[in-house]
Formats: sequence, structure tokens, C-alpha cells
Amino acid sequence: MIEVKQLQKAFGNVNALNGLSFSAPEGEITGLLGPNGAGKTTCLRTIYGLLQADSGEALIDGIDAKVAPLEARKRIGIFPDKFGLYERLTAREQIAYFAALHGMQGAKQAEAVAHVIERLDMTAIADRRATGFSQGQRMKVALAQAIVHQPKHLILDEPSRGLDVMSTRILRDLLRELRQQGTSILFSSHVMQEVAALCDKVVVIAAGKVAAQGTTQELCELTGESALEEAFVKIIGTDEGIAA
Ligand SMILES: Nc1ncnc2c1ncn2[C@@H]1O[C@H](COP(=O)(O)OP(=O)(O)OP(=O)(O)O)[C@@H](O)[C@H]1O
Repeated sequence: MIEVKQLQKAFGNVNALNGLSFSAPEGEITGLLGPNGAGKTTCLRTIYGLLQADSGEALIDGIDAKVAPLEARKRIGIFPDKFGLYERLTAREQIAYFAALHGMQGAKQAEAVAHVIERLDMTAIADRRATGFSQGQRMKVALAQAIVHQPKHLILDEPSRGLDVMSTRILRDLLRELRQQGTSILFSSHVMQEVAALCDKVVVIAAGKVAAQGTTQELCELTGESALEEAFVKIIGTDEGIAA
């Protein structure tokens, strides 16, 4: 379980997180939905220990990444908002590098890498160097790196940006399969359709705090709207920064 409790984070006089609290349970897909600048990336970075909150806690199975970063990171896979690939390495080598960082070696490592390459339909590019990879191919490598150690929890920042229809489908199928296996999945998005298609629970965030949360149906009932998009706009108070 991922738990965020009363997180506060300011950058100068901008309050990026303003008492944010929610949880992402195992076996569920939780969507963090909010307009541009709502605090999604800041929240995700705080959970995996890249940023330190001014106050509050972000816990992974009760472990604070700030206090025990290695213990926390073992349990999570991270698909970050900006990812760099080593241009001279092949896709397989990049994924193997991440597997090694998580302590996988030898046959176990090779097997895990081969499995994820097959799962993400990357066989054709697996032994090519990253130079020249398209955005979608780069995203697949980053995704493979995030899941090669079979983490209990997966955190994704705007995962489907830049993906074509087929790649988006592969991503969605993968997330559903991981959910079935009991993984807790937390992803951020400002794309309505993506959230509606995938999420068990939606946490609507605006100005660094939770504006509402629940299933898509609950959010519609809460606002008296029949369409999700209208419900979100009503909760947030504006349609700025939201994509249909
Ligand atoms: N390193 C930083 N320095 C200064 N301000 C920052 C920094 N990181 C984030 N912010 C500010 O904090 C607020 C929240 O930003 P954040 O990137 O978390 O939002 P977001 O919900 O992920 O937005 P988007 O959907 O546009 O990616 C914004 O006002 C942003 O400008």
C-alpha cells in the first residue's frame, strides 16, 4: 500500500503540495488526476524519495523513502516524467542494467529481462542501440526498466504521453495484468479518457490537495453529472489544463 499523509511542499512561495493525503491500495489502479501544476509530479517524486516534503509522510508498505530509501525503492517500480536512456546501450542492456541495480544477476537477470521484452512486444528492438529510437520505443524501454524486478508497487507519471494506439493498448493491458497480480498502481494524468478507462479509484488533485476522490461513478454522483469530464470540471472549478 502506498500512503500519502498531509504532505506539504513549497518551492519558494509556490505551495506545490498543500496537505495532500490519499492511499493507493494493492490490487487497484489509482489515478491522480489534476490540471497542469496541480502537484502530481511533486507528489510522485516525494513518494519515491527524489524530493523531500517540508512536512507530512509518504509511505510504501509503511516505509518512508526519506528514512530508508533502499528498502522503499526495492518495492516500487518508477516510470518517471523525464527519462534518459544511455544512447550507446541496446534496449536489452539498459533493462539488464536496471535489473542489476535491483540485485538481479546471471540467469535470473537474463530470464527477467527476456520476459519483460517479450511482454512489452519489444523483441524487434531489443538488441538495437537506443540512438534513433522513437518516443514510443523509448517509453517502452523505460517501462521495462520500471517492472523488470517485479515490484509490488508501480508509480507512473503520465505514462501514455507520446504513445501510439497500439502502445497505449499494450500499456493498459500490462497495467490490468499487474493489478490482477496484486500490484498497487498509482499513475498521474490529466487525460480524462485514460483515467476513466483504467482506474478503480480517482484522486482529483488541485492546488496541491485532494479536491475529491472515489470511483468514476461516485465522482459523477457527487457532482450530479452524468459525464466524467463534467464532474471533473465541477470539482476543480475550471477546465483549464484538463485534456478530454
Ligand atoms: N523544482 C521546482 N521549482 C519551482 N517550482 C516548482 C518546481 N517543481 C514544481 N514546481 C511548481 O509546483 C507546482 C506543482 O508542479 P507539478 O510539476 O507537481 O504539477 P503537475 O500536476 O505535475 O503538473 P503537470 O500536469 O503540468 O505536469 C507548479 O506550480 C510548479 O510550477
